[in-house]
Amino acid sequence: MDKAAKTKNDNMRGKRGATLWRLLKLVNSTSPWMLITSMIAIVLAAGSAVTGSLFIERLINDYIMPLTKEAHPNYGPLLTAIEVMFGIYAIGFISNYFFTMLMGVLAQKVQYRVRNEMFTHMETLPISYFDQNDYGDIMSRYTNDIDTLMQMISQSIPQFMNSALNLFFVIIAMFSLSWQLTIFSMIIFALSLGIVRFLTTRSSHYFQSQQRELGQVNGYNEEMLNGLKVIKVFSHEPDAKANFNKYNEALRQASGKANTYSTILFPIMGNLGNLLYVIIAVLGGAVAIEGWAPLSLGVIGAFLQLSKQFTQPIAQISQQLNSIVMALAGAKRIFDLEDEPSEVDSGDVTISKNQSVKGAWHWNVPQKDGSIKQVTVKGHIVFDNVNFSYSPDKQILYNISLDAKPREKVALVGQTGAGKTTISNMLNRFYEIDSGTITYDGIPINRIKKDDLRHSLSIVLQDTHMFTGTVMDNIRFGNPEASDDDVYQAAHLSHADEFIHHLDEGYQTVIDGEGGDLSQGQMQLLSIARAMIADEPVMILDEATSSIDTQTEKLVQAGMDNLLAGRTSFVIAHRLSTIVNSDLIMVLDHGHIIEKGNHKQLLAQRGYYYELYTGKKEIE
Ligand SMILES: Nc1ncnc2c1ncn2[C@@H]1O[C@H](COP(=O)(O)OP(=O)(O)OP(=O)(O)O)[C@@H](O)[C@H]1O
Repeated sequence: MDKAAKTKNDNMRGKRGATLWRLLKLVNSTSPWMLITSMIAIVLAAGSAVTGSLFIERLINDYIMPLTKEAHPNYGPLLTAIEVMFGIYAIGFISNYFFTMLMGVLAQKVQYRVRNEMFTHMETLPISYFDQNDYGDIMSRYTNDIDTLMQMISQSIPQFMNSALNLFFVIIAMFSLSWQLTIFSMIIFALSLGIVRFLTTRSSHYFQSQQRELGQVNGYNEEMLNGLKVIKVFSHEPDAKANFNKYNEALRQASGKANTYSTILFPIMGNLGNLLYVIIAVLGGAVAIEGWAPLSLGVIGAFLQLSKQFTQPIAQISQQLNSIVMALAGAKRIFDLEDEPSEVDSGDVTISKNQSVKGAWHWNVPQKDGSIKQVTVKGHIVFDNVNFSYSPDKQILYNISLDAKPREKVALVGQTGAGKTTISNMLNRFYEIDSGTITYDGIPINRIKKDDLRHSLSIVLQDTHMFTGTVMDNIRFGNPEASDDDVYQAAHLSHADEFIHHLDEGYQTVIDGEGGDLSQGQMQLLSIARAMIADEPVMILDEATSSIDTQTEKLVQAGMDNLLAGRTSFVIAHRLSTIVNSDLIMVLDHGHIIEKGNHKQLLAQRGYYYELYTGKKEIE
């Protein structure tokens, strides 16, 4: 192995060690008593298995052998000894049951905790994290990674510890019986392990080439099937067949070799323990008979039992180690998510609302002398020379300046990808601007606590997401404090109540996360009602592009007009018909504001907006 590869391997091992350590701390802090009790049970289980085997020596030498020499054997002491042995194995059985059960419960507790922690932390992550990591990958941390973690805690780790302790105790016990036989057994075992390793390497080499050749055959087959017509047209069948035979022959040879090794390997692996057993029995017997070493029948009996216990844990340890390594990779992905830095928020200005008065919002601005000044929220938003890029290599917004006065309707117009949604992302601080300033009632928005800032902005998105629950719940989502009457009023103003009354159970109709049987237009009406009930001073409206019937469209439009009345609003327009009455229309092109003014002024300019409006240019 070269130096770089070795360093990489060492690093990986170091990281795995750190992950394992962190995981153990997590398990321990979840329930220390369960962990400690399980550890004690694991030691007891391993200890009693070995003690049971060691007891065979005394059973034979002290209880059975003397009986063979007596004319009238007294079986009493033997029965007592058997009871003791039974007791030892019973302790082993109970301990085994305990640690398996306790670790299973503990793993479930850890799983519950990790899921909660991950979700809670995920909620604090900036939107940019979700741009860089795809949903499938994040989801698999909640499913696959947590499952393997659970399996590792409930099975792999306790079994690994049990096997390792077993091995340790067995070796000590074997040495205590006969060091000569122990060393001999180890040599035989090491030799057979060497053979197995050799065969495994060879066989995995041939299995890999079998897979490779199989891939070639399948790939060739697929290519030929796709190009069947061309092959026939050019009469290339004989060539195709000859090539196929070549690949097929290579596959046959590789499979043959892989098969040869595997047929040798599996019986050897399966019978390694038996082999050692037979060799020890023959050799032990020979030593005892010839008197080369003081070996009693009891020692040979116990030793034989231990030799079986010796090979088993070794196979298990390597198996458990494999699953632990795999699960640690999953645990690392979970910890990586938990270690992602949360969105920073240094804002000190908060917002509050007088619930009993509609639209009565105010800022709480801390003053230098420590007092809090309350300022009424007006909804005056100013962008001054704002520049922004999602990634450093591609600027999206250039010198954006705009002044949205309280209660004005500002429309953002431009072709797809011009940067309209990005402007709204700046306002609610999903992303931080590169330079320039954005103020809200004269307060720089980075002084406002993010939650409060977002609380003061109502967003009606193109994507009208509903949550599983009743229609009532879905509207109330905009303001959990709202009374039923508030919900009815919001539904009435947004014109949603007409269709709600026609639903089987009215406001109590349950809809699922996808919106159930509701049409696109109905979902839009519900999301307008939701925004209405939130009663926030500033609205951002990402206008729907989906086609809805003209009747519903009129309702949606009327609902929107009611919603926007009396609030500052930003409308991301996809159809110009809906924004001609705006106070200010900003025309964007590739992140630049190229024109601004009201509808009349822009038409008079006869520029880009004029071309869009008159249909000389397409909006999308
Ligand atoms: N999360 C993101 N990460 C990187 N680039 C993005 C991201 N979101 C948008 N962009 C890019 O920023 C540019 C502006 O996108 P934006 O969504 O603001 O346009 P838009 O005018 O709202 O378009 P549309 O009318 O299609 O909604 C596009 O080039 C887009 O590819």
